[in-house]
Amino acid sequence: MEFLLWVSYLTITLATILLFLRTLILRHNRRVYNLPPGPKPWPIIGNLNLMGSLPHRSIHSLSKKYGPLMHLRFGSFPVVVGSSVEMAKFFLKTHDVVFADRPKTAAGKHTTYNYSDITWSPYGAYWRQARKVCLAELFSAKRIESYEHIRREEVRALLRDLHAASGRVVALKDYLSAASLNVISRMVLGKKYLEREVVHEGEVVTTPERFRWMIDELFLLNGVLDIGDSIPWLGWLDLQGYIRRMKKLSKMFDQFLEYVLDEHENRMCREGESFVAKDMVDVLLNAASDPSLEVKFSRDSVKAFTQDLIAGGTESSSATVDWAIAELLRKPEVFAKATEELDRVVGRGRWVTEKDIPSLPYIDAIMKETMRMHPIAPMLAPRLSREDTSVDGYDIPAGTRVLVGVWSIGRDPKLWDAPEEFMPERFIGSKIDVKGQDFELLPFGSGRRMCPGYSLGLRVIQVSLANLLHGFAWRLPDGMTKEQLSMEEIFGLSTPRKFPLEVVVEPKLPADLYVSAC
Ligand code: HEM
Repeated sequence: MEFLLWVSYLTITLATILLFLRTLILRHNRRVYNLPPGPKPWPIIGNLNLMGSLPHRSIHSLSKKYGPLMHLRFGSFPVVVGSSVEMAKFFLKTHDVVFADRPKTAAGKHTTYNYSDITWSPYGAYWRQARKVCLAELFSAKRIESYEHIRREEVRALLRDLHAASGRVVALKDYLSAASLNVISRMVLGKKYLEREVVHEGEVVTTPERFRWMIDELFLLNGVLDIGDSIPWLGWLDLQGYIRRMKKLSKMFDQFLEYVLDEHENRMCREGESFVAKDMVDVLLNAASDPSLEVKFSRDSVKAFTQDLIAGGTESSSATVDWAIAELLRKPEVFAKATEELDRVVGRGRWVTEKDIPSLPYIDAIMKETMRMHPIAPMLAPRLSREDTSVDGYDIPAGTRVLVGVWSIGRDPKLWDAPEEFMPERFIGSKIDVKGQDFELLPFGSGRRMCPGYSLGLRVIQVSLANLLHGFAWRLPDGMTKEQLSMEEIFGLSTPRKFPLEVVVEPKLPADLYVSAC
């Protein structure tokens, strides 16, 4: 007995000495980094205590104190934030390839088939190929052009629905979200799922309510700050219940996507040689069966890409248009200028088409100004450094999470006169564009991981915004002044208005235009 006790003591002592020596050796071998300045982190939580419900605003205030390159800790993970044009260029252009990875999050794991989509997949051959197929096949100018009739029909349907509600108070976002979800469903899935129940072999695959719920839940869960993403050893407890919800959602999505893929494959088989890809799922299935691809796409890849396209294309454009109308309701003089341009270029006898857009610089300026003040992803999607780098004498070790504060850049008084003022005129005659080349304005990001759907997103925003301004006179509900209109946002996968924008519209064009067939 005594001998056993003695052996236990000896084992514990030896283990402690070994652990101590290992720590010493690791500490000795570890490079001493000169990290960028930042607030002192707390044990376990790091600087999470400094993040309010709007992390981009919290980070903006901190970077005013610590500068445009700041070091933070989110739980046990190092985070670096760049919030100047120079830093954005450093991360997204000069060293883009070093920062082209994404951190592993619970949402990526549980809602995108274990990081099989484009947004969350790690930098490497799989992601490169997915992106290549995406850009060549889904977002080529020809493919986007071929879906013009879908955008036209759905924008007309939006205008018709708003016309039917004219004179009444409506929550604009409901109409905008339905329109962009219909556009993206038709382009990606081949049909709308917001209109009717889908039953397959006696089983309900989805209902309009369930489809809407699934999209909303996907957005919410991809935007939440799950504790396990910052403090991994607490992850298994799922204290916030997000993991449980992610698993439930991914099951429901999988059932739906399986049905969609089966339906598409059946058409492929039926049509054989004469099969022509009609929607993006067709294109993805074709790519998955291409034997010449270096990295094979599995069925899960196709489902993950499909889900990615639906998520990427839905909320971003409707939230941007919602913000634009809210800003215009506070600035009647901007409304008047937009109306003047539309009357002059388009005239009151017809709707605006995509071909008119290049002739509408003021509408374009309104869109840019909206994206400057209300970028949908105020710190882009997080990146992850793949190797040690340094900038301005500071080190950024491999494995650091990187955020680019495009919201802060959009409000930098060194770059913009009166940055808190909504002034589309600042873009008239300016060369600054939103396409990732001008680092003052980066609503779609830049570099290798820049949004691949940007040209599609721009078209949807421009044509719906122009027609909404062309077709209606807008006002706030009776008794509400423009000063009372809240401009608060919420933070998530996108950054929409906190309070729904309630408006009253009155038609401006001849009545037959609103009811005419699409
Ligand atoms: C107003 C419209 C849109 C905005 C503001 C927007 C914004 C963004 C931003 C900021 C990123 C992250 C870029 C980065 O990490 O640097 C992104 C990525 C992405 N977006 Fe968009 N987006 C829009 C429309 C779309 C559309 C229409 C689609 C597809 C149908 C789409 C699909 C994607 C995908 C797949 C990624 C991930 C790219 C990658 O990680 O390689 N987006 N988007």
